[in-house]
Amino acid sequence: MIFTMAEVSKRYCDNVVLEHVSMKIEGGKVYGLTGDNGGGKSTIANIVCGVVAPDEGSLMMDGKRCINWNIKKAMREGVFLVAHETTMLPYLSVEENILLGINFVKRNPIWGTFIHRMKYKKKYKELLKRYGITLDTSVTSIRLSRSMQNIMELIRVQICNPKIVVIDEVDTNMDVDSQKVLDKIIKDLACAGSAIIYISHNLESIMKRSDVIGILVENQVIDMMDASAVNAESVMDTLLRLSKEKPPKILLRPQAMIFEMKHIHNTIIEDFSIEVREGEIVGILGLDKEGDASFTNILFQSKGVKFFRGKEVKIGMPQEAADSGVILLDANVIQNYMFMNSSIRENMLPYSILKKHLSDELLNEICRRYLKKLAITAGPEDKIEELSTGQQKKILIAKSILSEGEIYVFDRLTDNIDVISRIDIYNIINELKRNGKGIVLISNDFNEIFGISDIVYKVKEGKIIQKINNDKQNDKKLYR
Ligand SMILES: Nc1ncnc2c1ncn2[C@@H]1O[C@H](COP(=O)(O)OP(=O)(O)OP(=O)(O)O)[C@@H](O)[C@H]1O
Repeated sequence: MIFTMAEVSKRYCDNVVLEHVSMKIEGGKVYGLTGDNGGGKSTIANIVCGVVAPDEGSLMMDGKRCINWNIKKAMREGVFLVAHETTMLPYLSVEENILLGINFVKRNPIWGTFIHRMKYKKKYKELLKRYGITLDTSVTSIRLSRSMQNIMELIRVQICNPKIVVIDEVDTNMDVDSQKVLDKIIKDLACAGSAIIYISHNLESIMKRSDVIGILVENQVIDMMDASAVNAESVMDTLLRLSKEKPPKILLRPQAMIFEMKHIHNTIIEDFSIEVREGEIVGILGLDKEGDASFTNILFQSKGVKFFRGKEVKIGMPQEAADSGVILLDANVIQNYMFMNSSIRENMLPYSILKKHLSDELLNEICRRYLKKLAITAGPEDKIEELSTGQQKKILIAKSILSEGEIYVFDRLTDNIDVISRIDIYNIINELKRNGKGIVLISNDFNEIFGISDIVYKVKEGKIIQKINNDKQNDKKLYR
C-alpha cells in the first residue's frame, strides 16, 4: 500500500495551517511525526483520515486519487484515526464498542451479520489474550482509564485489517503498562502490513517506535529522516535550530524564604522536606504522576507541616493553596480547567483580574501580551476550541502566571509541549523568577530540570536521595 499527500495546503481564515505539504507513506512502516504546537500535525492526521478536507493538493492511495475523501470513505478503505480524545461511547460495553468496528469495514458478502460478529469477537478476544489484557469486556467503557480506552480503540481498528492507522498523541499521560501494549500493537500492525502515522511530542517514544521520522514546523514538513540515521538529540537539535530563541539560563540570588514543607510523609513518601525562596526555581525529579508519590498528594493529602513566610499553614485543598499564594498547575487535569465554548480571553484571565472591571481593550491587551510571548497567533476573542491541545495548555500556563501567586507549582508542565514552545514557557518561568516568585518544577525530564532549576531534589522510592545545588551547571550567569 502506498498513500501520498501531494502539495496539500489548509487554512482556517487567515491562519495558514499547512502549506504545500507532501508525504509518501508505505505499508509496514511507522512514520513518527513531531514538531511545534499548532504546526499542523493533527491537521495532517485529520486530512489523511478524511475528518478535514484540504483546500489544495491531492491524496492518492495505491495510485488511485481519493476523491471526496471523508471519514466514512477513509474507513471503508482501511484508514483509521485513534486520537487522545477517545471515541469510545461511554455507556456502551467495551465489547459493543469494539464490535462497532465491524460497521466501518467492507463486509464479506457471503457471511451473515451473525457470522461476521462471531468472527470479529473471536479476533478481538485473541488480541486481548495476546496483549495480556484481562479486563471484563461487558463493563461500560466509561469505567476504563483513558489509556485503556485508547488501547481498546486500537484493538477495534486492528481487527479491521487497517491499511493506515494514525495515532495522534495517545501516549500523553499513558500509564506504563498501556505503553507496553501500545508498543506491541504498533509492531503487530506494521508486521501485518499497515502503515502507521505516529504523532507525539515525546521524542523518546518517537525514536523508539518509528522507522521514519518527520518534523513539522511552521506548517511545513521540514525533514523526513530514516530513524536509524538520527537520535533524539539530533532531532531535538533540528527543532531547536529552527527556533529563533535559545533557553535563557539566568541565575539570581534567591531572597527571603517563602514556602517550606517539612517531614511530609504518607504510605510511599518518607520525610519529604523542601524549601522555596523568592527568585528561585526548585526542580523535583522522580515523582509519580498519580497516587501518593505525586506532588498533588504530597501537598494536599499527606502528614507533615507547611510554612508560608514563616507561619504554619494548613493546605488540604486547592482553594486553601491558592489562598496561601500557592498556584498549582497540574498538567494531568489540565482539561478540567478549560471552558471549551468560551474565548481565549475568558480562559486566560483569572478572577483576580476579571474582578477589577477593566475595559475590554485593556483585558485584550493583557491577553495579547501573553499570546505573543507564547507564540500563539490567535486573538483574545477567538474560541479556545480552535487552538491545538498544546496551545490550550499554554493559555492555562498564562492564566496561572496571571493569578498573582507567590509560589508556582508546575507539575509536568511541558508534557505534550514541543521543544520550541518549551523555550517560550521557560522564558515565562524566568520572568516569574525575576519578579521574585518561587517556582517548583516537577518533571522527569532531566534536561528541563537541570536546564533551568537552581536547586534539584532527586526522589527515589519515596525518599529525597539528593539535594543538588545547580548553580555551577548554568553556563550564563546574570546576577542582578
Ligand atoms: N477547527 C479549527 N478552526 C480554526 N482553527 C483551527 C481548527 N483546528 C485547528 N486549527 C488551527 O490549526 C493550527 C494547527 O492545529 P493542529 O491541531 O493541527 O496542530 P498540532 O501540530 O497538532 O498542535 P499540537 O502539537 O499542539 O497538538 C492551530 O493554529 C489551530 O489553532
